[in-house]
Amino acid sequence: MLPLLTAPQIREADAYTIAHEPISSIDLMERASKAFVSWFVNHYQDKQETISVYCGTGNNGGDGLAIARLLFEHDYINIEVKVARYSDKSTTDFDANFARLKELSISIHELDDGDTQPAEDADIIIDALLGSGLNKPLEGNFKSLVEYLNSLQKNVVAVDLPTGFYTDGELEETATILKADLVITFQQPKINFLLPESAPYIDCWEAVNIGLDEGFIRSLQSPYQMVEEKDVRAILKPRAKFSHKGTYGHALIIAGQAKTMGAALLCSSACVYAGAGLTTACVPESGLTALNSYQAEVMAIVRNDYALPDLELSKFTTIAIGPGLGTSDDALALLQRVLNDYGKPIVIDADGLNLLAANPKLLEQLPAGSIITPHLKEFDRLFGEHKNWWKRLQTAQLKAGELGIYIVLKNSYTITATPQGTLYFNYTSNAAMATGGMGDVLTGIITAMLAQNYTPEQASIAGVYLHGKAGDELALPNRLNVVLPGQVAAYLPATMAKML
Ligand SMILES: NC(=O)C1=CN([C@@H]2O[C@H](COP(=O)(O)OP(=O)(O)OC[C@H]3O[C@@H](n4cnc5c(N)ncnc54)[C@H](O)[C@@H]3O)[C@@H](O)[C@H]2O)[C@@H](O)CC1
Ligand SMILES: Nc1ncnc2c1ncn2[C@@H]1O[C@H](COP(=O)(O)OP(=O)(O)O)[C@@H](O)[C@H]1O
Ligand SMILES: [K+]
Repeated sequence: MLPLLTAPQIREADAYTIAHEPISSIDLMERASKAFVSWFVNHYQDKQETISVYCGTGNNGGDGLAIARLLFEHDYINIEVKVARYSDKSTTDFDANFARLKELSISIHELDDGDTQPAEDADIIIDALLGSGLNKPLEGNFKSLVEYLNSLQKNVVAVDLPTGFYTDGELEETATILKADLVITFQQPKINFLLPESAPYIDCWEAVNIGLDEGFIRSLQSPYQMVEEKDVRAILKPRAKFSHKGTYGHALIIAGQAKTMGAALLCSSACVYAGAGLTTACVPESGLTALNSYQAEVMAIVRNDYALPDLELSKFTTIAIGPGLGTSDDALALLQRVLNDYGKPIVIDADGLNLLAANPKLLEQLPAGSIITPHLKEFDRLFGEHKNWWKRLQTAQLKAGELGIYIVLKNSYTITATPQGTLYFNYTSNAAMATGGMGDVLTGIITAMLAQNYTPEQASIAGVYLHGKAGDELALPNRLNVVLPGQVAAYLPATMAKML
């Protein structure tokens, strides 16, 4: 896991590295600036382009000055530096880099109080005004300057963070923030890059290693963790030679109604492909032929009027309920029966979640360690409207703890909140996967993982990762615009094999 750091923790990691590597802070700044420039020169190869580097007078500005010098040394000849000297304060490393820059023939233009609309004809703007030191929303000179720069609609490359953007915490909708085409950020992505509210300000980001102390970063107790491939490799166990179908559990999937049988088919198919030993789907009679022809491996329990046949729920290793189920009284009765009679962790998705939202008392009856997989709307139906994703994250953390469950909050970076208060961010998956039924496949995968005796935490982390990874392996190399949920399900065995 890669701990994602808050702004104060980033400062701690900087300070620790400076003290223990040891390295002077100006040399760390130089290393960061070099990392920025290495990335930049590979992607902006036209050395004639005019570049305007906007610098504040803190360490982000210090980086900007060093970057301007290093680009000049790389033969970028049309560089101008604009220093926003809106206060008398400047950091020591800014001052040192300012002195170094003055020795070169780079034009430096100072912006004083009120000077917020400088003439600008550069092709590229490098934003080194403010970085992780931001401690209040932009106002006054900085606000006017950023509004002006936004109005120019130039190609903006931000150093570490776009000016006005918070590393963590709430991004107010009304805040003034510089819009960046690209952010080259130091060491690791900032937590807010992974939330949808960053979309208006950040087109694309790239994290460059600046050699902060990894051991120290990993020792910080951050509740925000990025799941890495090696974590999933450590979870997945190869299938044993003398195993049989009984080794890999028996999943029951209660899903589907006449209009939405596809959800039941996709979910149970994904459960089969993700390795459950046996999968039984509980579907209405009208869906039986479809089930048998879509996925012959899935067994069926036919239900009439939503009454579960008289069978032992306890014989199933796990149960998923919800995809395409509908929200009728009969569907509610089915959910209630599962909650009353089955004590082991279950997976609830889609209409199962809508039923919980309409009957919130049922939330308290969820077996400990159960997994719910809401998308944004289902989440807000369950736990109330949220103004932004930062707030949604805090609620997910709180509710997972209160209810003793795992909340898989689906998103382009899906977040799993655990009962212990950790928030696991997943980076696999892509926009080609934004098609109806994709969530049903995820539910099938997580259910299969539970059936195979992975813990709910392992099932959520690995299930979400594999779902996205299969989608990436299908869509990205083939440049597919869309991948279908059924394709993702069928591709899972190949993706999983590569992870063992
Ligand atoms: N040794 C280090 O700590 C390193 C720092 N680095 C750079 O340093 C940056 C952080 O530098 P600083 O902590 O100096 O902070 P910034 O350069 O982000 O900001 C400078 C100062 O501006 C003031 N400020 C904050 N919010 C403001 C607002 N809304 N309006 C006006 N002024 C405001 C604060 O007093 C702040 O300290 C990082 O983003 C990164 O670019 C890198 O050089 C890597 C090493
Ligand atoms: N733009 C995207 N980028 C990455 N992943 C996506 C994107 N759009 C959808 N997904 C993934 O696809 C799934 C969609 O789930 P959901 O909205 O429940 O679909 P459905 O209800 O139609 O089955 C989630 O796992 C989500 O993470
Ligand atoms: K910046």
